[in-house]
Amino acid sequence: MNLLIDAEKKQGDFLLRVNTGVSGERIGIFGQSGSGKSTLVHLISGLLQPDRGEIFLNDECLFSTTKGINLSPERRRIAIVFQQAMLFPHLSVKANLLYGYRRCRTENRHIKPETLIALLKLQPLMQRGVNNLSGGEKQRVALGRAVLANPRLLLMDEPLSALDDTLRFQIIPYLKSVSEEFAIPYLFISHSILEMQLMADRILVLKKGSIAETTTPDQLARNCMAHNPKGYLNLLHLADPVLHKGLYAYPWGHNTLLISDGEPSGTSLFELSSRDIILFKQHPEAISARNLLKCTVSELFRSDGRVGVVLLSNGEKFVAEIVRSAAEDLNITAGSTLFAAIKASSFRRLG
Ligand SMILES: Nc1ncnc2c1ncn2[C@@H]1O[C@H](COP(=O)(O)OP(=O)(O)OP(=O)(O)O)[C@@H](O)[C@H]1O
Repeated sequence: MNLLIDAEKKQGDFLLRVNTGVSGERIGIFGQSGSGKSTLVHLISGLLQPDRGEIFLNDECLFSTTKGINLSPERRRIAIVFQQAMLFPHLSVKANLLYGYRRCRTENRHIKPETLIALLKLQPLMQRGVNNLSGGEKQRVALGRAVLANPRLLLMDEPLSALDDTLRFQIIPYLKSVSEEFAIPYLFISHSILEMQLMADRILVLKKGSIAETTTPDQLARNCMAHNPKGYLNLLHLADPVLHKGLYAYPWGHNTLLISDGEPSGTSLFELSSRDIILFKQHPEAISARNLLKCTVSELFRSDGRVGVVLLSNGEKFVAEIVRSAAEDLNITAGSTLFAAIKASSFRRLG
């Protein structure tokens, strides 16, 4: 997917001015509240008209003031999933799902309803009214309805913000799998760094109505480390554990991590805050933390007053965070050997 936007839109005192091109299948748009994310989504989808400029999707002009082009939202074939599911309350799940599909031109109907219904596990809900669904079920139906419109681009405007953490991490695999299975590129909008790490390959950072930078999820997490209450979030996809003295022993490359967080359930994705890792210059004796990893420092980075220490342990990479004076006192440089202590309770299960 190639998207080119050179457009301006004034809303009250707020001016969105964007001139950027982005290519890829999983693009994130990250910005604080009021930075203009939704305005940008509305311009791309055609729900709002720029005051001036042009928008191209895969070389097709969607909007141009100079050429006098303004394709309607239907003709753009861009679907949106919003923060609130916004289903038709008087229609069943089935009728909601098929709404976009029936309006889609026959030659564009590449995605079969039964395939999508199976993928999103919606079969048991089909005859239900949408008012009787949980928040997560509603969002799955909204996603299904958007995808069955057979869009060439999916816009997800904070689709997880209204859900609690448990539901959020249940929905993410669905968002990713529909995009992969049906080869639909997406723009994923959020102010959550964790969601950017989980959903995007490339990120446009919006600040006060303009694109401040184009970056990667890792770089974004590094830049925000000092200001994020959880620091840099290490994400660990771990294979099945075995029980070991009341804890779960998860293989992590050639390491083993002892984790106390609950029974495994299918996939195991954990977050580990950079602030929950304590570094030692020498092997410590008799410590209570259940994990002690011998590491090599691969690089250091700065994030305001904090230092991120990128560590390699048996080929696995993670980031620990220390204050600048600690980096100086311990004389930590690239190539140093360190020991990282992590409590078994510091890992938070995400899915
Ligand atoms: N119709 C409008 N009239 C006046 N100002 C508006 C209008 N719509 C949006 N704005 C202003 O434009 C700015 C950007 O709004 P927008 O909804 O795009 O931000 P956002 O980044 O999506 O925020 P959030 O994360 O809170 O949803 C805000 O300051 C908002 O108050």
